[in-house]
Amino acid sequence: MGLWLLRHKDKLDILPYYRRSYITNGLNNGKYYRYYGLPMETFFSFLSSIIVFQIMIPISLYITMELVRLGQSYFMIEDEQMYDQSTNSRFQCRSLNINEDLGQIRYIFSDKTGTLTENKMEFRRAIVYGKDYGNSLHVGDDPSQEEGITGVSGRKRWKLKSEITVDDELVALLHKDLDGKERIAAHEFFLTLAACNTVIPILSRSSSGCMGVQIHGDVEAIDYQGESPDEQALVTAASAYGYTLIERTSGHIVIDVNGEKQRLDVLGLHEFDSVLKRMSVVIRFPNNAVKVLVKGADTSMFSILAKDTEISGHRIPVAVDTRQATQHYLTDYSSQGLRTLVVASRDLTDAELDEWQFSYEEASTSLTDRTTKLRQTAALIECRLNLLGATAIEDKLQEGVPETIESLRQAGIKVWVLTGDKQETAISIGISCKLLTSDMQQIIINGYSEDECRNLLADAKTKYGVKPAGYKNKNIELQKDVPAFDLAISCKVVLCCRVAPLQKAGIVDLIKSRTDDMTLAIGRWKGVSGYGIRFCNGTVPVFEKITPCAWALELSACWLFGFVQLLSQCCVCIDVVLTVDWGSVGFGYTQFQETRCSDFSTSSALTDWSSMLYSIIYTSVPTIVVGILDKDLSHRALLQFPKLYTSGHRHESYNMKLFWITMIDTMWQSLVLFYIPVFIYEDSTIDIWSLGSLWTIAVVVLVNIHLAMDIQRWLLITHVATWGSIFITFGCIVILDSIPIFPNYGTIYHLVKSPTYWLAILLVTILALLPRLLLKVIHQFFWPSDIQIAREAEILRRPNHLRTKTYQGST
Ligand SMILES: Nc1ncnc2c1ncn2[C@@H]1O[C@H](COP(=O)(O)OP(=O)(O)OP(=O)(O)O)[C@@H](O)[C@H]1O
Ligand SMILES: [Mg+2]
Repeated sequence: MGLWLLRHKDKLDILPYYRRSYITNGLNNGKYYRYYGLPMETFFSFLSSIIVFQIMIPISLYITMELVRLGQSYFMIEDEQMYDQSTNSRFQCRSLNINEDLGQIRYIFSDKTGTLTENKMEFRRAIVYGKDYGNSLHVGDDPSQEEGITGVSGRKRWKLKSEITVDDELVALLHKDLDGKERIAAHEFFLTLAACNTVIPILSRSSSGCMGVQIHGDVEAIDYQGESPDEQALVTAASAYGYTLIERTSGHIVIDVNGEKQRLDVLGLHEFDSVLKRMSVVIRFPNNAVKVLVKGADTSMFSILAKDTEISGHRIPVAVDTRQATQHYLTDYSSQGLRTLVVASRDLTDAELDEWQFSYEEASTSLTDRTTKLRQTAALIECRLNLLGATAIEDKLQEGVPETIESLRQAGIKVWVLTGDKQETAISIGISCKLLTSDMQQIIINGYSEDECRNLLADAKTKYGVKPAGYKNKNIELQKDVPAFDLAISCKVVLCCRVAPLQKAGIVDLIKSRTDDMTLAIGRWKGVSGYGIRFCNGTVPVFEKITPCAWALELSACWLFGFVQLLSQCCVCIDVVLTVDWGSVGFGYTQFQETRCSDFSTSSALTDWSSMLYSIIYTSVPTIVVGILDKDLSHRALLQFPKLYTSGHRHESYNMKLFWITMIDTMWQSLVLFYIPVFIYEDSTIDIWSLGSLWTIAVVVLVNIHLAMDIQRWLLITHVATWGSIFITFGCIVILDSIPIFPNYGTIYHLVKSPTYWLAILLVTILALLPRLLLKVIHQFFWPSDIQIAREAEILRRPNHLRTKTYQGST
């Protein structure tokens, strides 16, 4: 860089204004000599301007926009250490990058319970010994009501936290003497509901019995706490029917049966197993009888029910009508979207108990393969059970879910629901949340073995003429389960029922491994690492039930809604980035032209101050303001037309074609910007600094009008930033030209006096922006984009909307 070459003047003739500038400034004493930098020198100066304008400014702007947007967004997404209480360990929840990832998501895998539904279980029906009992008498928790406290207990009343409804007939049955099959079944049914769970009762003095004075008899409030909301609902229901769980330790439980406290020894508990889909507890009663009480999914329970029963030493087949009636009600209620559970029990003989106890102790203390050993132990007693009945619980659909599912579908996102629940329940919920619609062709694959499923899938594929999908991994095409997969991918919606958490993870992994599409899984799924989103609308999410490496995602009631809203923000600002790019490319290119035409001289018409102020004030302020405040469309419109998101998938706002068109346009604009002043001042005697000052003001006018052409929402601050930056630039030029020590001293005062200066700016602006304006008008007229149509619809609707309001107001 320290190398300089001295050349003769002859080459300078190509740019007379340069020569004159040197003469005017007296730099070369009228001699036609000047210094030329080596190309390397020029290259570095050009490179530095490119780095500053092309990289630094867009990056800083991008970061600013990101920060502002993150601050406003509905989700807080972060890399975070989560704490898992159940395993007493920490795990990492990976963050999700909203810009890059969320806009690209093509698949959402969702849990049913707690994601589509509220996860607030309400006990609806009890099917006891084949007979269905519903709701008639309402028992709530209003302390002012006598009935508000479970009224079935004789001496003691328990105030429950949640509302419950009980059936008179069933209550009457429970008050009969413990005699007859139906009565005994009802007794054991509620005992099982109260005992076979992991719910912990928390007792506290009720407000109606405050200050230690027992106003309404002996009233205490109970709050049932536990992992499973289903179990909480069941225990609460049992209490409403007079079977109140009031104490639980690892060794015993205390149940208040119609006012009579019964202490039962818990010999062992097989916790709920999501693979077996059932759980059991072994109880020793005060009369020394030992029973196993079991509850679980119908599919897992019916297969372990007794086929015959022993009466007076003879084995007699079990009457099938109770079972058939129960099954009938189960299908009926699950088709209504209720979550059903089957309840059964059995007396254990001493020999069975001994065998089980031995195995249980060994399995519980085993350090290896504990789960399998416990499963084998459970199988010893979870067999030949007597059916007691079933329960049906309602888990209401979350508000806004149908609309959101519809929006996501229109946005081109495939929603798959993976649930552990029964097929009928899942289909019913699927229909009520509009995941499944009447215009869809339903394919039900319901097989009991791998081969059966594979055959059913292959048949369906042939029947519906599904074409093979292109996989990212070509080896996959050779695998035998490909027909099934092809089918799943071609479906609009996939609903998987009775899947265990690990299988859910497997389904997600399958899609991830076979397509390039970005996926998002929502729910508490064990065994998969992945993205986590945390909802932060003021509520503190509860993460304690999430297992390590789970898809850690806690959702509030309107997560899907929030998600769509978040997506809507992804469309904004692309234009702005393009404009910034333009500004930097344009200015950089003008500098490059200038450097090139001056035969790679290191002298510049633009002062260091102009270059610096250009990036800091002249153009970045309006772009940042517009970037933050301007919106393509209102949230309302984006929510109304979720199809607009597919423009993001198609990269409508920023693609290669658009990039090159913008680049060509940029070239054109910078050529106009550079040559128009040069031609206009061809034969004049103005110096290089005057030309530089003209370029500076012209480029700022250009960038701002260019930006203004894309602004959709004009606010006062947008006006101030856009037009204000032109005035500020002018003001800065005036100030810089008033400082005597600068070489450009006084130039602007001469320039503004001549109309040529103003005409030059006008001409540059018109000529530079004309192609862009024409292209924009033609494109918008003949090939309007979805976003533009929605925007126009929104503008057109506004007066109508106001009219409708007035009309409504007057009626
Ligand atoms: N605590 C429990 N005791 C006995 N059986 C249970 C218990 N919890 C669930 N089940 C049975 O096991 C099935 C599977 O449970 P799982 O938690 O995997 O799925 P889910 O809660 O029904 O649905 P989702 O996958 O949407 O959460 C349930 O449908 C139910 O029949
Ligand atoms: Mg569940």
